[in-house]
Amino acid sequence: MTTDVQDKGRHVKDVSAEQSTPVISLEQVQIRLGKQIIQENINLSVQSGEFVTILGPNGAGKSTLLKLLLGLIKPSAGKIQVLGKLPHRGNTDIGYAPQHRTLEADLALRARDVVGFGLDGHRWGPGWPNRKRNAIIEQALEEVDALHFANAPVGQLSGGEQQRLLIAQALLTNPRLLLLDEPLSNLDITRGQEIVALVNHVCRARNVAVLLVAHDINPLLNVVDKVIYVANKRSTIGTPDEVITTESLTRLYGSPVEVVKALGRMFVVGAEI
Ligand SMILES: Nc1ncnc2c1ncn2[C@@H]1O[C@H](COP(=O)(O)OP(=O)(O)OP(=O)(O)O)[C@@H](O)[C@H]1O
Repeated sequence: MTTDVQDKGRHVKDVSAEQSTPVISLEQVQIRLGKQIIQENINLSVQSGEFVTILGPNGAGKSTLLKLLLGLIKPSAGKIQVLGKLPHRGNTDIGYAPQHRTLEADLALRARDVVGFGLDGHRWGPGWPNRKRNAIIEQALEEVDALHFANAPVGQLSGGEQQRLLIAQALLTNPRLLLLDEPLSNLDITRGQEIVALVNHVCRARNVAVLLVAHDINPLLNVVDKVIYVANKRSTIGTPDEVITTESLTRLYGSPVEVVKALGRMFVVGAEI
């Protein structure tokens, strides 16, 4: 059973009794959309506090995998559990930041208002005491280092600043699983590294499991515990050293792929990534 406790002023969940239940467990899962099989034989397990990145070419099914965990689509075969239960819509144990395009420059909403949308429909949503609601929003803004631009019009913020707000929004319900869909896209190397460091800090400090969809392993190589690589309707999971190898990716793609290391970076050659 989960109980809520106060820890140094931060509202956290006592999850000690649940540590042994995987946050995510998929066995022989198949995903079919319309007549098309998107993924099959997905087998994976993710534990509390693990930082996992999902990689793979365009259209491989990375976002679809997140939608499956959110209960937005159902598997066509296999067993799936999120925190020991079947996935279901509106699960407040999951924080989700969808794929994001830069907001319109003339959007006049304040940054803190956008973060507050994360509470709508939840316990501290509209109709609940403003003081409690504001305190939760303030705490999330502080956690992502966004207090200094909290009152700025959101459309005028940089891509990295907007991304911080989406992460703050996803943290409001104190989730045990955080799903981030391409938070590094459109960011330069420095801003991307800042977001990776932020997500890594959130993951470790909160012991929340994180699934982060990305296109490049390099900014994540030294921080993630595991990689889920999706390609050719199939997927594989393991540490970066196990997954990002010529042998492993050639097996997954079913055609020759080479992992090249140069200038301290890794490149997958021979596959569209
Ligand atoms: N509702 C749907 N009906 C049928 N096919 C769909 C539907 N939604 C997505 N697809 C297909 O599922 C596949 C996987 O899409 P998905 O968005 O999950 O890929 P992705 O790996 O996240 O891609 P990207 O890196 O480009 O964002 C694509 O071929 C897409 O066209």
